Amino acid sequence: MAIIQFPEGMKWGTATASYQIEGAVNEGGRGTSIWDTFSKTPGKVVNGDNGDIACDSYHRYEEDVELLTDLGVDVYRFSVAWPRIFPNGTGEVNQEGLEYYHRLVDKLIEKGIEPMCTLYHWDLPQALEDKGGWNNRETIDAFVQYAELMFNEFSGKIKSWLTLNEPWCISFLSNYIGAHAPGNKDLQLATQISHHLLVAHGLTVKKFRNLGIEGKIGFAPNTTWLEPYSNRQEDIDACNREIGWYIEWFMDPVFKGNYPEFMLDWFKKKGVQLEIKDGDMEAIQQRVDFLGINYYTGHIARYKENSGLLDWELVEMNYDRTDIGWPIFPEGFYNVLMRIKESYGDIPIYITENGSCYNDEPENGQVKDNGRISYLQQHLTALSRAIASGVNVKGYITWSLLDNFEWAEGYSMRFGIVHVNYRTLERTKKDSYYWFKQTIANNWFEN
Ligand SMILES: N=NNCCOCCOc1ccc(-c2cn(C[C@@H]3NC[C@@H](O)[C@H]3O)nn2)cc1
Repeated sequence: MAIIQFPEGMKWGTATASYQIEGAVNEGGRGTSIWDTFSKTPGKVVNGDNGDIACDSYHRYEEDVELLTDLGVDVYRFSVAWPRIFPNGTGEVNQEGLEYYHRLVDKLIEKGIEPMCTLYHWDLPQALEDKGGWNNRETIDAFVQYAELMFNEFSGKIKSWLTLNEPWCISFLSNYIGAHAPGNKDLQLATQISHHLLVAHGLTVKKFRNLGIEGKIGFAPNTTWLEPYSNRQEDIDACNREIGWYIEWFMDPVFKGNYPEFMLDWFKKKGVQLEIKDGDMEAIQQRVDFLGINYYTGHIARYKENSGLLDWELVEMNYDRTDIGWPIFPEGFYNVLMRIKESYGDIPIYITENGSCYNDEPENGQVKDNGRISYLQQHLTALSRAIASGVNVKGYITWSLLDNFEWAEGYSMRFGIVHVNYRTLERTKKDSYYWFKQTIANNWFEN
């Protein structure tokens, strides 16, 4: 057995997102989002699930904050539903929407919990999608306007901001692979959207600075790791293309002011013609105060000509998998963090999402989710290795506080440390909740 100790001052937290937990989609003046539309499109979401009720956190936020308080977290990462603030994306502001988030934030502050606000966690106002969504540069301006209103409204209350959650999912998963809203399958469109997202991020950071808002701002790319099956250069290059699609494609423009040439060349080979307007790259390269990193899983892979977008194939290594089928691959977490340190230096990092899917149900009021505890132990051990190797980690935020609407998987996949009965909306603390609570209290755990 080993004691895994974390640095003094390490911040601990949990994360959620508006469309996944709030429900109340037709209450409080909220406008329609692309996920309302997508989830009600037949065949898009398992069991035809949608976020109409979800965890009903719009009404039960005080109960959720009690769970956070008992857990002893330092920070709670939540997202704001843009359609609650601007029901049509721009124009008239919905005061009821602002009031809901004031209630939530005030309750967090009352309990001594730091609110970390994600401005965009995928619920784009449908009215903007109807005008081209993120492919329309006007959406960039609309996002900056929305962010400016939030900065001014919550200045002094919210001091940790994230512009975008997982821009790879917003652009490529949602507009090339097509698995998420709005469900396009067009590489040119997706790549251009990824650029507009980065411009929106940069202009929002610039607005944050110009307003002189107290606090820190960053963004939260999602990452993955592919370990080459062999030391053949073709295998190494293939794995670096997939890793680069998540990491360098989004982080090089922010930290270096340019897209990675090897990815640009690859996309050009695939017929992509990226339109970059004068000033875009300068806008993107605004200094961020911290980098959010989301990590779930990785794989072993090797080169395979004309296979998928990036010419690689998985090699089955029979790793244990979580209930959503993702390999348990903690070494990938360490490798991602080391890749980021080597590429971008000592930028302060918050792990803004790391967690696992286990669908254990309550038995006599207890949820024995040993798989999730083991996943947390393995990945927190990998995190401690990265910290020992000099990665500037400031905090760890697990996904998620609650079981919730897991996008295209609907309610079939559970990531929470708290179980939610979707019929009664009853919350039940899982064994992982109690394990995480003890780890937070100790700032260490025993492996
Ligand atoms: N790369 N090629 N893929 C080929 C085919 O993929 C099809 C499906 O792909 C993916 C990839 C990634 C995800 C995903 C989900 N979460 C969990 C959420 N994170 C934000 C928060 O809201 C959590 O709910 N993180 N990532 C889902 C599906």
